[in-house]
Amino acid sequence: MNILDKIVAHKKIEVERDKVRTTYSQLEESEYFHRETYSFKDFLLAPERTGIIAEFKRKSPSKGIINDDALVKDVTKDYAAAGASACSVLTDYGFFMGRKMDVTRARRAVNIPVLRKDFMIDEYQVIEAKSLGADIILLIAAILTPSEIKNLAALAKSLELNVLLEVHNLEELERSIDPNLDAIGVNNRNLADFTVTVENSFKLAAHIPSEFLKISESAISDTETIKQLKQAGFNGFLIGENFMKQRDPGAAMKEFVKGLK
Ligand SMILES: O=P(O)(O)OC[C@@H](O)[C@@H](O)c1c[nH]c2ccccc12
Repeated sequence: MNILDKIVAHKKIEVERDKVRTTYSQLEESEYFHRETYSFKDFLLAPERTGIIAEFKRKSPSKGIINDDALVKDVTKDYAAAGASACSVLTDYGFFMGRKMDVTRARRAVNIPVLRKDFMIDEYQVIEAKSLGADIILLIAAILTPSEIKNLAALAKSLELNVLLEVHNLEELERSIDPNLDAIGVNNRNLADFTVTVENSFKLAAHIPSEFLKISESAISDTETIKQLKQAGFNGFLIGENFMKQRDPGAAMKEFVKGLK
C-alpha cells in the first residue's frame, strides 16, 4: 500500500464517523452555507494579485513537521496582504495535522478565496467544505473515477464552490476533464512516491484545454520558476513548504513576492 492508498483508507473511516457526528442538516445550518463564494478565476487573474495560492500546512507525510507553531489566522491574513490570489488550507488531521476549523479561521481572516485542501472521496465532504466557509475544493484524479469526479464537481457547482482538479500525468488529465471544473492543477509531486519535478507542469501545460485555469502545484521555491511557468501558460502557483518552513510564513511570502517584479 502506498501512502495515498493509506490516506484514502483512513479517510473512508473518518468520513463515515463524521457523518454520524455532524449530520447533513447540521452542516446546512452553518452561517456559511448560503454565503456567496468568491470567484477563483477573478482572483487568479486580477492584475494586482500574484497568482500564488499560498498554503497553510503544518506537517506532511513527505517532510514531517514543517511548522506546528504558526497560527492559521495570522498566516492567511499575511498571505493575503502579500498578494496571494487564494489561500489553501489543509484539513486532513492524520497525515497533515490540519483541522477543519482551520478553514473557518482562514475564512474569518481574509477576503480572498479559501481552498479546502483534503482528500475528497464523498459528497459529505463537499457539503462540509461549503459549511466551513470554503470557496474552492480540490478533487484529486489519482483517487477518483471519472464518474466520481463528475458527481462531486456537479455537487460543488450546485453549491457555488469552485473546483480545482489535480492531475499528475496525461492519462489522469484525459480521463478526468469535466465541464464543471474551473481549474486544472498539475502536481509536481507524485503523491504515491513523493518524487518531485516541476518539469511535470511544463510537460502537461499544452494538453490542458484552454477553458480551464492552469495551476502548477508543489516544489516551487523560486520566482524564476514562476516566470517560466507563466510563459508556459500557467495562471496559478500553489506554494506551501517554501513559506511554511519559515518561522513567519507571511513575511517569507512578502519577501518572495519582491522577486516577481
Ligand atoms: O509544499 P509544496 O511543495 O509547496 O506543495 C504545496 C501543495 O502543492 C501540496 O501540499 C499538495 C498538492 N496536492 C496535494 C494534495 C493533498 C495534500 C497536499 C497537496
